[in-house]
Amino acid sequence: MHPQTDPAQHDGTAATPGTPHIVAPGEPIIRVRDLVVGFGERVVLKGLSLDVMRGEILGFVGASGGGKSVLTRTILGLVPKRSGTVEVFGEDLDTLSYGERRLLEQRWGVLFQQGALFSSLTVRQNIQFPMREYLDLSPRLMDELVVAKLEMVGLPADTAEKAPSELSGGMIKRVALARALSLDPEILFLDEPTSGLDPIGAGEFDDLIATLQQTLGLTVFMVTHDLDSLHTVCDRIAALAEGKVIAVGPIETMLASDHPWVSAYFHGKRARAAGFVQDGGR
Ligand SMILES: Nc1ncnc2c1ncn2[C@@H]1O[C@H](COP(=O)(O)OP(=O)(O)OP(=O)(O)O)[C@@H](O)[C@H]1O
Repeated sequence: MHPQTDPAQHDGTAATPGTPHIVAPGEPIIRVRDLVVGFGERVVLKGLSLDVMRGEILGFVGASGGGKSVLTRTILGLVPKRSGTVEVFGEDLDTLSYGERRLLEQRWGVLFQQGALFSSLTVRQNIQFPMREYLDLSPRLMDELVVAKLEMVGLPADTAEKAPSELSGGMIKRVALARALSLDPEILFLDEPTSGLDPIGAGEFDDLIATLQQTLGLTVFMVTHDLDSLHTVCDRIAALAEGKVIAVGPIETMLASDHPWVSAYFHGKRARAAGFVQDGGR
């Protein structure tokens, strides 16, 4: 049984070291409160709060340079915060020991915006990288897992022997996704996964994410500028402006929002071109 679904452990008690902490049903799997993050004089996140619920695909939008990647990196513990709290799986990363932290890291997968693969490694070595980092598996099992991960992302098994330089942009994204799935994560963090793909490739990638989310029961936190992705795969959307989440909810909430940035984004020219809203509507 998947650890998250074990009802016997939904007792609210703290997890013992080495035991995955279980988030009770209905509680957020990621919980951010009053988060302040800055660099020198520049404060990027100014008291941001956000919940991501288990099993949802949450799309995170906001102006370029607004702090979407900074939030992702702060949740992952890669950027220090000035104040506020971040809990993932009910655990505050700041309070964990090194060992507990490494156990937690195995429960999420990340596809960074510059989600580049290691160019000097083959596809196989890229996908096995997290396995080597965190697990102690036999080479044969790791090879079998590579084939399974490639199949999950719609790539043939012989892709494993290729170098990243031999792949198209869409294939690179898929291999990066396979690497993010390497440890069977519960949460996927995707930072602009469809950027750089043509509309058909982006649509196929969206479909893939939706399928994986459904079949694997993943929770997906996805930073995106892609209106089609927001429309087709996201259960909820959170919008960032002035360092805070200023609107959160399904697409209807965004379309009804009076916030100037949200309104401009979801009713602007690109939104109309994407068939999101009718010309003349609002
Ligand atoms: N390590 C850092 N040191 C200093 N400033 C940083 C650092 N990381 C991010 N920033 C700044 O924080 C701000 C937010 O950056 P971030 O990359 O989160 O924006 P974003 O919303 O993801 O933008 P985009 O949509 O263009 O990717 C930017 O002004 C950026 O220059």
